[in-house]
Amino acid sequence: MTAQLPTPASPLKIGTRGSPLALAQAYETRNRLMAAHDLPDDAFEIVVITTTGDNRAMIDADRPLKEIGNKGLFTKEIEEAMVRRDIDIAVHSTKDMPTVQPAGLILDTFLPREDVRDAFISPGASSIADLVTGATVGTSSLRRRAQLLNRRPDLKVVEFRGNVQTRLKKLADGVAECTFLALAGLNRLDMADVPATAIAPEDMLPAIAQGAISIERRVDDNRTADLLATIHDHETEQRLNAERAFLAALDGSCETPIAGLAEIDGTTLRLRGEVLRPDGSEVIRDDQTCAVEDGAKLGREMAAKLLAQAGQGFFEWRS
Ligand SMILES: NCc1[nH]cc(CCC(=O)O)c1CC(=O)O
Repeated sequence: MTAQLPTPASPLKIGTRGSPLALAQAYETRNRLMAAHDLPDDAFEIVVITTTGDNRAMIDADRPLKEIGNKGLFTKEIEEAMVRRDIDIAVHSTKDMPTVQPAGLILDTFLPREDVRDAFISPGASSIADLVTGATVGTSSLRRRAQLLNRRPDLKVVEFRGNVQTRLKKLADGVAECTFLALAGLNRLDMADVPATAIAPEDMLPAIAQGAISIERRVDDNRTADLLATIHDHETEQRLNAERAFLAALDGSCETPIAGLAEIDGTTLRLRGEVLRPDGSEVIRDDQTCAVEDGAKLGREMAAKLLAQAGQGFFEWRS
């Protein structure tokens, strides 16, 4: 490759939020770039950016996130810094990202996907089925809440916000009998010691893009595009194309419980998708296959089918 490589005198600036998981993902990206281009670590600079979302989330620590604001609040300052050229790339958990990026920015580099499954974490119980009637479950995820209540309407769901460490602390303090975390997060934080049980997608379909790190850059920054091409994972991109087309066509706001997972076997892509009422009283799902290159089309078609099946009223609570 002939592209100009970053140097200690002119480092590639990597923007990230400051949570332990965000930092681990930024360092993973840096390490992959170092290895791919045989560069020293000081050819990169990790730039921690505090977002409006982080600030508000800290002030209103007990308010549900959906009341604090939309997903854009956690990326706004990072994206503004990139437009100003204060940073060159931003590393994200794709599942927290809107399906459309601001003008001038593009999200088209995907690292090889981690484990997509949710994990069940409890000091006492060994599985969802093992929870006693009326047990208290801690989660801030509308999807997990709806999925759980669909299977176990007896459970009591309490708001459980904060980063992985905060949530584990709440569990230890007895605020709830169990909680759920993306296995990918635990793995990236090297927290294999946490007693977590993986939940099969059949039992809890993951969030769209769960376990997938993506990298955002300026559309016209060709030097960075060339650099990133070497760490991009095409199969992850194909899977996310299907999942994110499904999400986009559902017009998924962060208030809509939606789940979806695309998997590839040879030249075939399998897409599973579901939408739920937030109280878990109803779930509509589908499971289809197509040729790998038709994943986005299948995502849109599945969304249209589920929307038609849901009919008027299903999303009305969105107000
Ligand atoms: N919404 C928070 C968030 N965003 C990404 C992850 C985990 C890592 C991933 O899915 O890529 C998590 C934590 C969780 O859901 O447990």
